[in-house]
Amino acid sequence: MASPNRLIELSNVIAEKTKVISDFLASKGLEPPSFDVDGLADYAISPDDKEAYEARLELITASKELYALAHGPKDYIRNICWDAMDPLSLQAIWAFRVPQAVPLTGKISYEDLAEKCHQLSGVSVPPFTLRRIIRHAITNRFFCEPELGFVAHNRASRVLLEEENLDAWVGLLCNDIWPGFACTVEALRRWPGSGEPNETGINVAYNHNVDWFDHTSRNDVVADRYSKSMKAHGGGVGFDISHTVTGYPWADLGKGTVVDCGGSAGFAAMAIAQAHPNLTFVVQDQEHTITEETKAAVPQHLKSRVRLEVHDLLKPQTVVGDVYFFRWVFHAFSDKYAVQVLRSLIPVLKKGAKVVVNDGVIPEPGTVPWMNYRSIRCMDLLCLAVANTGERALDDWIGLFKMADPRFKFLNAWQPPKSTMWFIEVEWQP
Ligand SMILES: C[S@@+](CC[C@H](N)C(=O)[O-])C[C@H]1O[C@@H](n2cnc3c(N)ncnc32)[C@H](O)[C@@H]1O
Repeated sequence: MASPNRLIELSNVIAEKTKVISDFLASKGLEPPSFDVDGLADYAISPDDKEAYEARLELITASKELYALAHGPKDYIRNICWDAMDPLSLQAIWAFRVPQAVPLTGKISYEDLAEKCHQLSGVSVPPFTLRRIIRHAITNRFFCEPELGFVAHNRASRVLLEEENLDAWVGLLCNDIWPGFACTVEALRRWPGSGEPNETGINVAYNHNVDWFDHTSRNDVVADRYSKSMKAHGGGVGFDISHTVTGYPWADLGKGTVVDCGGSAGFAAMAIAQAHPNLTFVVQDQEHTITEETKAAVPQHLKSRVRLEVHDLLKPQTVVGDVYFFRWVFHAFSDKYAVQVLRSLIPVLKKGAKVVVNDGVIPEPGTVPWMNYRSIRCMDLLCLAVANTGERALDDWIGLFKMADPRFKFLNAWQPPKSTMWFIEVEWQP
């Protein structure tokens, strides 16, 4: 139970952690981030700056709790339901290209903005409606109204203008997937306990029976948005590809062959190949991902060691490798299909071949900072809504391999320093 002094405790934590962060930034001659249009969009604090980095996570945890407690439970419930409007105004400003329509310097009237949005998005939104949407977005700190009736950028809306991958992330979540979130409970009612990828909120929302990857591949624009969104999500500190490169003893494989299963356009394989000149990679993904264009994008100096090919992970594997690497792939498969993916490897597995998973592991509640725990819980629900899958705790991962075949022997699992994702290493011991 919260102590009566919890408000004071939290405000003390907040004061203390804010000071740690401010002192750190001041010592480096840096400004804190700001929503001013020319402010910093991000903290210049890396996980290497341990004290300041942890202080920031603790500040976020404490301020979220303080925010909730300052409401009190009743008001908090009333307000959290109002949060359902957040993706609505965000989807609208994204869809009507408002960040692109507002000038980067100066301001624009709602009337002129409506006209500009019409030109850019093809959608005619009356100035009155656009004003309602933007004034809601302003409550979420997107844009500002420096003079009544005029809109200007702030730092957050400017990010949407300038950062293509984050703009795609907003579009994917608020436009493409959001209808699926709203229909997930209906999907759970319709198909209780289903692990099928085509019995989800997305299927209810879009009224079709294909899985998420078919759904995205049918529309080049959505497929492109999905791929950019993966980069935006992977752009978070803990998801940096450097953790994948340095977090596993790749050098121990000598002149080995790594099959990067579901490796997208090969950016992880290329990053590892760059650091380990003895390794060869075969990147496998679906037809719409492995195109002539993505193949041509492999830099000349890596072409002899990084080959991209179309392969359906649910079909028998054909490449004999030393390591079958799955980075951030299994949460697209419910246990039923994840087991099928693993069993599909068996025909080509030589004794001692490894399966290496680089993915999320749900931590025990209370063992990681709130922001990190929340992020994996959000991803878990996203997976439920789009694919009837989810994130896995360590026991779930170990159980998955056992379920696939007892000859998959669990070796080790670890979370490299500063990485959000874990490595799980399994060996084929027939
Ligand atoms: C979340 S992405 C991860 C991509 C990449 N490994 C990374 O680290 O960012 C999952 C990938 O699995 C691929 N995928 C899903 N189902 C597949 C299947 N049946 N066969 C091959 N690839 C598949 C998707 O196309 C996508 O590129």
